[in-house]
Amino acid sequence: MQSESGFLAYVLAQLKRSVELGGFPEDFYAMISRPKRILHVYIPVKMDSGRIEVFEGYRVQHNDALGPFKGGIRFHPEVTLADDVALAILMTLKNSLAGLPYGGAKGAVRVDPKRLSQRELEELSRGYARAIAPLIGDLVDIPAPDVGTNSQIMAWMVDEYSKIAGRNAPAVFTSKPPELWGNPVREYATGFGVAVVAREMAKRLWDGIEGKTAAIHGAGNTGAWAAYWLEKMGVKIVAVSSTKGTVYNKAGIPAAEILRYYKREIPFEKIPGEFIKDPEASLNVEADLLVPAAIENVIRSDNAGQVKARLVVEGANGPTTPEAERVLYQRGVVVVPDILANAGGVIMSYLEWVENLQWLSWDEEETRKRLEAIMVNNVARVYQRWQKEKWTMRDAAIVTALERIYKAMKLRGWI
Ligand SMILES: NC(=O)C1=CN([C@@H]2O[C@H](COP(=O)(O)OP(=O)(O)OC[C@H]3O[C@@H](n4cnc5c(N)ncnc54)[C@H](OP(=O)(O)O)[C@@H]3O)[C@@H](O)[C@H]2O)C=CC1
Ligand SMILES: O=C(O)CCC(=O)C(=O)O
Repeated sequence: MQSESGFLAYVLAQLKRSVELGGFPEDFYAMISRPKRILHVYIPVKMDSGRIEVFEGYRVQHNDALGPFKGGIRFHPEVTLADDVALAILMTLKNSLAGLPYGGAKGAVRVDPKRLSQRELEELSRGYARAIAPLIGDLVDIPAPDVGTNSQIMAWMVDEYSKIAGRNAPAVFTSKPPELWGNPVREYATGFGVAVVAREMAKRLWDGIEGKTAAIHGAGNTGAWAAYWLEKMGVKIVAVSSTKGTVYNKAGIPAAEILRYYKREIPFEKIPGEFIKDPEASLNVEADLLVPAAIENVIRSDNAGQVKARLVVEGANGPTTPEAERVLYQRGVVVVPDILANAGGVIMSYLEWVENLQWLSWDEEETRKRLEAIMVNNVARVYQRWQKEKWTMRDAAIVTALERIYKAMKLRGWI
């Protein structure tokens, strides 16, 4: 494995701390800190120019004590193998915490998908699906989208895999379009889950969520849909960021405009409000709630002191560094960790997988209720543990997740 990125080092440091807090044996850390298997692939794509470009990718299968590996696929120009390992570890913890019958995995391709034409993107997606096909399957490893990928990419991948399998194999990828065995809830599930978690926390910490303000860092699938559902709950969105910068509007940014940007119907600068060139400006504006929903390591020791929000709900994976978390903890800012806050996506993926395995479909309303019930229950369990132990919420969530994994590994005789 290549040297630890900051992100992987942070995830491992937190894991070690949680293993110690939970009183688990050191052998458990030795096993849980490393993936079971890493598939390293190179995908040649014939570009529109006629040249062949070769893209590097991975599928990291971290732990399958609780069931098949599960986790998304990231297309990002700076992603490294070490990042992918960190993300796969977080998937194992997230799936365990949510009570899902899954282990954890994550895939990645180092590419800027915005640079590719639709045809090039399709060829890359199909090539990646072919490359990882020998090690995935509906009862083995079930990928889904993450940063830079979406339901269209899942449609290409499930089609490619089905060709190899010689049959329609819907349950091998989740977050597919509703017309191709998907469920309409998956498109907004992660953002919806973030909003439900914010609402449940606001009930416990304040007088509820209605009338509160929020800043959102990231205007993609997670951030845009979190804005939509928070607005429905009576929250005013005062700032939103993308790679282009930040839009600030004290009077409130309509979530519909953020969604229009996410769907590429308007440029970012056309979201109503004051445009600030700094993509990190949303992290430090006056707001009750901050939702980091872009990438990792954005709340760091150098800017944590300027966070004005009293509650941070991590839509992104790994947005807060351990040093920053310490600063926020000392300042009394509550951080709801990624593995709890953004689990709506994978919980909905699980529901879609259950539908696919049985060739049945639930309607949107019924599915959303199932998802919401699981999220509400998860918050209640972690909150209770956090109150009892006086740890950070991340400690409470990770120790709870590790307990289930440890028991499964012990029962299997792995440890
Ligand atoms: N999609 C899902 O179901 C799940 C996603 N997550 C996590 O949520 C986070 C976001 O994922 P997702 O919404 O799917 O990704 P998307 O690709 O849909 O959107 C990412 C957004 O973040 C913005 N962004 C990227 N880098 C920066 C930066 N340096 N500063 C400011 N904004 C930035 C992008 O800007 P621009 O618009 O300019 O490209 C875009 O708006 C990730 O951490 C992911 O792992 C977690 C659980 C499930
Ligand atoms: O839906 C899934 O299976 C994966 C979601 C994901 O990648 C994540 O939660 O980070």
